[in-house]
Formats: sequence, structure tokens, C-alpha cells
Amino acid sequence: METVLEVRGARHNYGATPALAGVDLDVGAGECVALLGPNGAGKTTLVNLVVGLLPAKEGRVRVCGGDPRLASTRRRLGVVQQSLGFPNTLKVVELVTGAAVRAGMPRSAAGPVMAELDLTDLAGRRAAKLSGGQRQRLQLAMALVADPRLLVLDEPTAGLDVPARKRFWQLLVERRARGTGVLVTTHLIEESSAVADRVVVLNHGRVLASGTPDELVARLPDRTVIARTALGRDRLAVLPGVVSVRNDGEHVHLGTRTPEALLRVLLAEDPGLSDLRVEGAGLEEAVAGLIERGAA
Ligand SMILES: Nc1ncnc2c1ncn2[C@@H]1O[C@H](COP(=O)(O)OP(=O)(O)OP(=O)(O)O)[C@@H](O)[C@H]1O
Repeated sequence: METVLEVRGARHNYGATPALAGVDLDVGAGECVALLGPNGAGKTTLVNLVVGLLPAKEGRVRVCGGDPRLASTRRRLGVVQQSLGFPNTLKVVELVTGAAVRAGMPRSAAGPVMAELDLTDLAGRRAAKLSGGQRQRLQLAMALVADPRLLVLDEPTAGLDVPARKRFWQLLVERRARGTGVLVTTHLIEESSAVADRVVVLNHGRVLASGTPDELVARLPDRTVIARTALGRDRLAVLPGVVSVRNDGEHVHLGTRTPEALLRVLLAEDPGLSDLRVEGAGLEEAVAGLIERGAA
């Protein structure tokens, strides 16, 4: 498989604060890699190195063999990042067409990509007048219209509603099938696990674990206790053996390695507990467990 992203020994400090402490990462053509980790793990710093916004103080970053600080390399990149703004006075169609032209694509490439992202009806709207989710879709359209070799997406689903999120993951699958490499950071671990070929867990600026979602889940003999309960998140988080707490509609998902002990305490603390079931852990619980354990 052709490598579209190669990171070797990347280190970065902000003054005295270490952000990356020697990271290796590869993304192949047609591969989707999800970069996961808690707040402050170093994900955005790594993304900034990959897209050429930060220089690598130590180590090496190559996109399609080139330095991402060079404009010629950046043409092969599609980027969606919270911090990237665009001129608010321009219209949607002007921004998408401009992105196509800058990437050496025909102006006609804009139409199909806007249709893919449900932006056709908003073509004449100024970017400043868009909602948060619409702006997010616009950024994605500007990234995709360049037909990039590597898509780098930092929290791309922020602000998207459920149908837009589904459409977004579908789009990634389609692009991946066409050979685009994808590096995506997200807090929606379960959603990303359906699409990601590989997951890289970052913590304290290091790669804590890397593998397919199934491999990571299999590394921990965890269970998920699912129930409806009146107990609040803060109380649940400190119950014995609880590794992670996730709300899913009216249910709560508790990751644990000791489900029997946890069930006893849960039933004692909340006699009204209902809809109880115990399942094998999902990726979200596995990642929380790996971080807690500091797995190598
Ligand atoms: N501009 C900056 N100046 C100083 N320290 C910074 C700066 N940006 C990030 N840091 C620090 O570097 C470390 C890594 O931050 P980074 O933003 O890369 O993490 P992250 O994994 O993206 O976090 P989050 O999930 O919260 O976005 C943190 O300790 C953070 O406080």
C-alpha cells in the first residue's frame, strides 16, 4: 500500500509544555486512521504538524513524500479544522470553486461536491450567514473538491446533526474506496470505529496503542454494563470498577472489568434500576481502559 502520510519521531513543545514526545504514524492510500485520546493528548498538535501549520522541531513529517510546509505538498491535502476560517464575505459557491481552482481542478468540480454535501441550495449564501453545521459542511466541501491524496479532519463532526454525521461517515467510506488516505480526530469513538481501519490512541504526547478497532477491544477483557438509572454521571464514575461512563439516550454505558461487583453496588444504590444488560465492551470502553492502564 502506498504511504500518503509518514510521521517519524515527531516531538513538539510549547515553551516548557511538552505536547508530542516522539510520535510515529503512517496512513496508507485508501486507509482511514482515527486518532483518539483525551483532552490535551497532543492530537491537534500532531494534526498541525501534518498540515504544515507547525514546523516539526524534531522528527520528520512527509505527505506523499513531501514536506507539508511546502505549497506544492499542501495541494495534495484536504483539511478540515476548527481553527481554519474563510472569508465570510464570499458565497458558498465562490469558496468551493476557489478551492477547486487552487488545487488545479476544473471549476465544474464544485457542483457535484456541493451536491454531495447538501450545499446546492445554499450556493448563493454568504459564508457569514451559515449555521455552524453548514459551515462545517462547507469546509468539508472545500477539502474534498481538491480530490486530495490525504484528508486530515480535526473533529469534523462538531456541530453536525445526526443525519449530517451519518452522511459524513458515508462520504469518508466513499473517498477511502477511491484511494484517499484519511486521518480523523474525533471524540465520537463508537461512530469512528465503524469506519476506521486503524485506531491510534494518543496520551501525553505518545502513541499509547494502535491497531484495528477489534484488536484494541480484544486487548481488554472488559464488559459494558448498560442500564437506565437515576444515578448521576458523577456518582457513577466513582463506583467501584467503573472505567468509563457514557450516556446514550436514556441509557448509561459503564465500562468495567468487574461487572459482577459493579452490578451489586448499582442495584444497592438504585433500587429503581431498569433495562439492565451486560455486553462485551465497545471501542469507547476499550480506549478508556487503555488510557487508564497506560497501556504500551
Ligand atoms: N498554543 C499553545 N501554547 C501552549 N501550550 C499548548 C498550545 N497548544 C496546545 N498546548 C498544550 O499542548 C498539549 C497538547 O495539546 P493539543 O491541543 O495538541 O491536545 P489535543 O489532544 O488536541 O486536545 P483536545 O482534545 O482538548 O483538543 C496540552 O498540554 C496543551 O495544553
